[in-house]
Amino acid sequence: MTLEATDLRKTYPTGDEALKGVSLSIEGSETVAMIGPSGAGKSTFVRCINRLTEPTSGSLRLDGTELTALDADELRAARRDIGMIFQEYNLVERLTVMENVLTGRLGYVSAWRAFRRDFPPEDVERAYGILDRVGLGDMEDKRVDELSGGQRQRVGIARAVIQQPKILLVDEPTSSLDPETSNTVMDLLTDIAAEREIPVLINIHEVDLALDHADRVVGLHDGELVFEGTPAELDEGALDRVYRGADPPESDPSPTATEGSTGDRTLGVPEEPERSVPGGS
Ligand SMILES: Nc1ncnc2c1ncn2[C@@H]1O[C@H](COP(=O)(O)OP(=O)(O)OP(=O)(O)O)[C@@H](O)[C@H]1O
Repeated sequence: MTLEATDLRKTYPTGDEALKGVSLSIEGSETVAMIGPSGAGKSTFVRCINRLTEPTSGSLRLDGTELTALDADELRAARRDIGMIFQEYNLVERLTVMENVLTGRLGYVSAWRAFRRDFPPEDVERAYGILDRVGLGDMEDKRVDELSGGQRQRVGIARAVIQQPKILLVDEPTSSLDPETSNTVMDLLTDIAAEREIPVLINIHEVDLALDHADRVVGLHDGELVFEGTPAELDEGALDRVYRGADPPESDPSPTATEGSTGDRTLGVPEEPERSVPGGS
């Protein structure tokens, strides 16, 4: 499986240039963490892939299929191949864990069956297996509004996995979770990518989590890809490019020249504050 973005651009009707020609390829069963300050374009990039946001120009190919050229029916079919996991889980609160997971199969059943939430027995079997895999084996009948944040995110992961996607897109999966639960959720995502041999692209604010869990890190700044490499290659200079959009001054040894460059910023604490992800294009 390969996802290939070429010169992807998105300008919102407001004039905001969220993506300024991003080219990026993701393949195999690698976990790619996308980092960058608030407003860098991370969510826009992920949302363009399943066309929740329409790209302005450029190409997005999933296993050779040009996603930007699909009509509505083709897009519905292609979206089965793209599993999406959201920051705020996007679950139906009053439904049970099992019912939420089965909504991941809606793209595969007829409209009538979908309306009646009448899923084939093999889908239910599959759901039990996946719930076991994500550690919610005995929770299928619980209502989602009775679950903790970590448990909800596991339901979100199960719902994406039951789609049998070719790629997993994950938007800020840990922002509402404590550090320990965040680590567990990241482990689960990378394990699932390996087991299913699919790549996973994770937008993530916490640089430490990206360093600990990703095979590859890509950094966006102001709509441009300014870093691509292994976690080991993400040094102070690279972090400066990602979070400040500038290389640190190298030649001038005077103390003032480096002031405000890297400062005493610690990994995992981007300088921009969190803000909520806008709802649409
Ligand atoms: N629906 C929208 N309408 C207009 N502008 C938008 C919209 N969504 C995002 N933007 C703008 O596009 C740019 C990129 O936003 P995006 O949400 O993709 O960044 P991000 O890196 O995901 O940020 P965050 O980490 O805070 O979620 C920002 O300037 C933002 O204000």
